[in-house]
Amino acid sequence: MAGYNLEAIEAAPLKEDVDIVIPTIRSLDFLEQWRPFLKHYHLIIVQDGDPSINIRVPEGYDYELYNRNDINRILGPRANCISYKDGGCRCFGFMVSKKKYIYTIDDDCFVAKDPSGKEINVIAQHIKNLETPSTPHYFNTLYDPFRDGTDFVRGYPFSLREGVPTAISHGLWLNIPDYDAPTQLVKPRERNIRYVDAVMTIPKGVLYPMCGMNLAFNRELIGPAMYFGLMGEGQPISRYDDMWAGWAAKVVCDHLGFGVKTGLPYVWHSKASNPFVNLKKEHKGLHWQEEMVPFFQNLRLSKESDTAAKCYLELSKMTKEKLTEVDPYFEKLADAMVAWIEAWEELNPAVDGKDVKAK
Ligand SMILES: O=c1ccn([C@@H]2O[C@H](COP(=O)(O)OP(=O)(O)O[C@H]3O[C@@H](CO)[C@H](O)[C@H]3O)[C@@H](O)[C@H]2O)c(=O)[nH]1
Ligand SMILES: [Mn+2]
Repeated sequence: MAGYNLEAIEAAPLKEDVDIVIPTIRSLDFLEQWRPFLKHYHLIIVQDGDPSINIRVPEGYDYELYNRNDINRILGPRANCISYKDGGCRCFGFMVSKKKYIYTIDDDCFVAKDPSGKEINVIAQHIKNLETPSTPHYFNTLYDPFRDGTDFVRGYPFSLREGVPTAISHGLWLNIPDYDAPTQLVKPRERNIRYVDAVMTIPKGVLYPMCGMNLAFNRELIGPAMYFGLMGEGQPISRYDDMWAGWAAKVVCDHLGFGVKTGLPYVWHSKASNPFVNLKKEHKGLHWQEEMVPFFQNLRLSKESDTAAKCYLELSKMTKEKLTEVDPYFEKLADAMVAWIEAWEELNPAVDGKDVKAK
């Protein structure tokens, strides 16, 4: 175990409360390297592409694996809301989980090291982010005041120091950054080597590009809004799955009084997907994001929408009303958003306190 962070590994925080969701169209060999950190947790693997292919799960892991046939069987006609041939299929795993927290990771991500050379325990850091409050109403210039060795700075109103519950923890990536195809094309050799030791709350009213590569969230607070859209085969757009989920989930968090943190932990992203293929998949999204972002920036949810599921249904109506003029695709997406919520509610019948209401 030389080189491993034994203390953190032994901790395996909240192992009964966390599911790890992995979408894959490749192989799960990357899990070999993660074993010391992830072996204590339950995996939900969403196998994309040809369901007749048998994928090998490295030994020692406790897991459930779903392919397209399983998704069709479990969701019936609503299965159409789950993307095919796009990493967005991962949200099926969010729906079938019964745990409080989800950590989702791509199959080309590996354990990263901090500047001291210590291997980073991603789950421990995400759980720390999620279990401590966020501060979306006023920025703390020393970043997350709930980290060890820091606090609220002078001039921070005491009335705001309680913060709000954290719903989303967005981790980052060393090595291959999460660039769009045009940026990948002009900077093919760019690597992220900068480890920034900071976690911060994204302010209320500010949107961000959420990446699904290294992401954790509290599914009791925000699960129904973590829909990764309708992308991939048969759709005019791909690779905006996490963006759509991130914009929607952020406006829902802002409305319900939950927070979103970004920064730590890092993973090591090893494989650049092909920028020419990505350009083909993304090009409509590159245009549409100029309309989608203002749409999310300007919408106001009603006070009747006091749970993530209700907010999401209201959002589906707004999507149909406002974005269909951009492209008829958005009508299909809006219907898929409704199907997603119906399927979520069927698989996750509301019990008191589960469908968390706004404060
Ligand atoms: O058709 C597919 C394609 C991919 N997957 C699985 O999804 C993740 C991410 O795929 P990939 O590594 O190819 O994507 P990147 O360009 O590196 O990553 C970013 O693009 C996002 C948009 O989808 C993604 O979330 C980002 O992290 C891997 O596990 C693939 O196996 C798939 O299931 N189906
Ligand atoms: Mn990748």
